[in-house]
Amino acid sequence: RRKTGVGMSSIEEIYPISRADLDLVRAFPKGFLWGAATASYQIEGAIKEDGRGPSIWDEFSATPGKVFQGHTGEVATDHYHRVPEDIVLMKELGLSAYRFSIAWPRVLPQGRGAINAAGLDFYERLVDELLAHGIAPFVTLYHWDLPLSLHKVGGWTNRDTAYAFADYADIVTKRLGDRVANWITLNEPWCSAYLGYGCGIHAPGIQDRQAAFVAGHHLLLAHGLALPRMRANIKSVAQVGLSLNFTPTYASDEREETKRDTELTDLFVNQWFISPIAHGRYPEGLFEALEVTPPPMQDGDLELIGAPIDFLGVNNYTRDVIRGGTIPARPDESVKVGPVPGACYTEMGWEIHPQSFNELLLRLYHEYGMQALYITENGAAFKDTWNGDGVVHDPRRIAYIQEYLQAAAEAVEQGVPLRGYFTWSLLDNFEWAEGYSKRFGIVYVDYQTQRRIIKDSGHWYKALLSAHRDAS
Ligand SMILES: OC[C@H]1NNC[C@@H](O)[C@@H]1O
Repeated sequence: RRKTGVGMSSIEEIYPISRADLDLVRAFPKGFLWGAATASYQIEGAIKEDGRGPSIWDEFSATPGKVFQGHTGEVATDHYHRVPEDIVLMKELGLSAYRFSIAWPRVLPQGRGAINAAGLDFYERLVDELLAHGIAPFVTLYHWDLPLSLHKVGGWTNRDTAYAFADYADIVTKRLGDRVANWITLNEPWCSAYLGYGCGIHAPGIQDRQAAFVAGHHLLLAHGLALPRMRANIKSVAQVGLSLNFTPTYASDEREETKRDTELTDLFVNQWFISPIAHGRYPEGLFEALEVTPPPMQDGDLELIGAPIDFLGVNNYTRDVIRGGTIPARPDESVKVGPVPGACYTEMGWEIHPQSFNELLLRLYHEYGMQALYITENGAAFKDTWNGDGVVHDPRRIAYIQEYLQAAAEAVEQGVPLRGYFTWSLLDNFEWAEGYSKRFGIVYVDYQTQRRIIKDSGHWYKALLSAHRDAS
């Protein structure tokens, strides 16, 4: 028995992993990065502090009816005031990397122009504290909190916003490029474009499919314009990529119309962004299938967008099974089948299906030629309860991560160049339109007191990471 900080722990608490877990971690190479991910608006709070300007999520979440029970990111997990303790928590978990996002409106309150020194200083302290604890920062520049002032002049439907983003990326990498070696331009531009401008369930809440494709193009352009600006400011060994979300689509039966519906949905859900990034062109048939006209482009846009990235961040949680026969008017109306007999689901209603994760990783490597992949988000929401003492039992989250890591391990054995895994999320946090009703953390947050309680999954993850270090 090894003494622990809080009196004697049971041996199970010190080694809560199985023989199968030990075999699992051996599949990942030495140097494989193990982390956890968060995003500024979901954890920071302090939305009016130290010169931060408003973002589209400040306005959207304050709009009645948009977010579960009117929850907002005003306080969130109060991370803005708790960085030192949260980094101690990351160290306690044994993370070798931490993925977080920088709030554009903290750095440039108006989106462009005057720099808010306090905002840059906050992120500089965060990065320095991570480095001091031997944790590699993975910095996302845009995780949805667009400065409101840019939205007032069209937001992502305005081509100028792409140029404003490149300027923002330049400013941040000028300040942190000497210390941060891992950069992500955008998180899930599909969500920013379609959920924000197409169906409107996310900020800025616009329901206009054509606008979604215009916004999508300007998000891709922002990524392309930022790449050379960032590379000029970061070290030669540093790497730049972006994180795309994928939901593999499967036909619910073998009928031709079902296969066709499934292919169209795949085009819309999975190929829209990776195709311009990997192949420098939009996927064939996408605009026709969605009944939109191609977004306005200028010569050179697609070359900028398709410029090489050093890695692809992969965000995956689930799959969709598509019902056929009701040929959808459009793939964004395709009918998803559920519940699938014998399947298990998370609190988000997402099917737990590790096999589709494995197949996705193989596809990204073979079909899109990605030479380096990081899982920048994977995790699950379950009904976690805390009884006021030091434990939160979340066996289903442990099982979920085990199964998805098993699928990732198989992909590594099949030759996929997977370099790291970030579970979503470090902390329970603001889950966008679901507010705080959905808990994804390996650490529980009691929002009444802001107390952090490491869940069983956090203790398990810590032991897994320790076993990987020992095995490497
Ligand atoms: O829904 C879980 C996560 N998905 N990707 C983007 C994150 O901001 C979400 O919290």
